[in-house]
Amino acid sequence: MPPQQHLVAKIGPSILNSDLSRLADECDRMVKSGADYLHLDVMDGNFVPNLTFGHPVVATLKPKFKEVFFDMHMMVAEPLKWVESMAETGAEQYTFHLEAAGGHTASDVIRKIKEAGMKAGIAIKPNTPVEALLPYLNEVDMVLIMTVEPGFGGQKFMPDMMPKIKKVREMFANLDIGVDGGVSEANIGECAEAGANMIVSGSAIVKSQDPASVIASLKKSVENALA
Ligand SMILES: O=C(CO)[C@@H](O)[C@H](O)COP(=O)(O)O
Ligand SMILES: [Fe+2]
Repeated sequence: MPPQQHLVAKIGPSILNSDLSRLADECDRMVKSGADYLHLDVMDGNFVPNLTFGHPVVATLKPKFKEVFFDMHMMVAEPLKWVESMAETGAEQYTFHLEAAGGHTASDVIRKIKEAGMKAGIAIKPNTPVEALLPYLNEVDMVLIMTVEPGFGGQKFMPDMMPKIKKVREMFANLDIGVDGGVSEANIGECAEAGANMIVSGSAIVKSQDPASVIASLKKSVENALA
């Protein structure tokens, strides 16, 4: 992988599999363990077969974490519909799925996200070829490559998604590339080698005895690959 001038290793715990009855405490635990940002999975029970939370929850959570970057992973069928209300919560990034532009073009969604003052992330599911993303890579702030079928935490990592990361990294040396789904110390090496620098990890961090050491280990692997 070519040396990256501006890329930074960033670890973003997904709190989906944490104790959601204590969401603020769990977010605080992750931040105190060294998280660079928080990855919050919004699911509408339509785009994915699961239901989590939306902007009303984020609106009460974000004020407790003003300085923490919230990456909203929007697994929703109509991403355009939620942009304004999510922006009002203060969330910094809105990552929608290319497969769910909801009858609008992905460029419309990206434009609306940026007009609302958030960074725009675009995600693809395992079955979506990376070529489908290419027209939008100049417009977005981040690409999220799913290494599980979205909808649940604790699933098995899909290593055959690595060529997608490689392809984007070859084309865009300084674009934030995220990886999300089953990421742990066992597979971070291949994610980092492929070129991912924003690492979403849920169960491997929130369910570990020592989240700080897992976060530090994931970060070290990415920093080594970026060096
Ligand atoms: O978006 C998703 C699942 O749809 C992910 O953010 C998972 O929530 C990550 O959790 P692990 O797979 O790392 O346990
Ligand atoms: Fe996610």
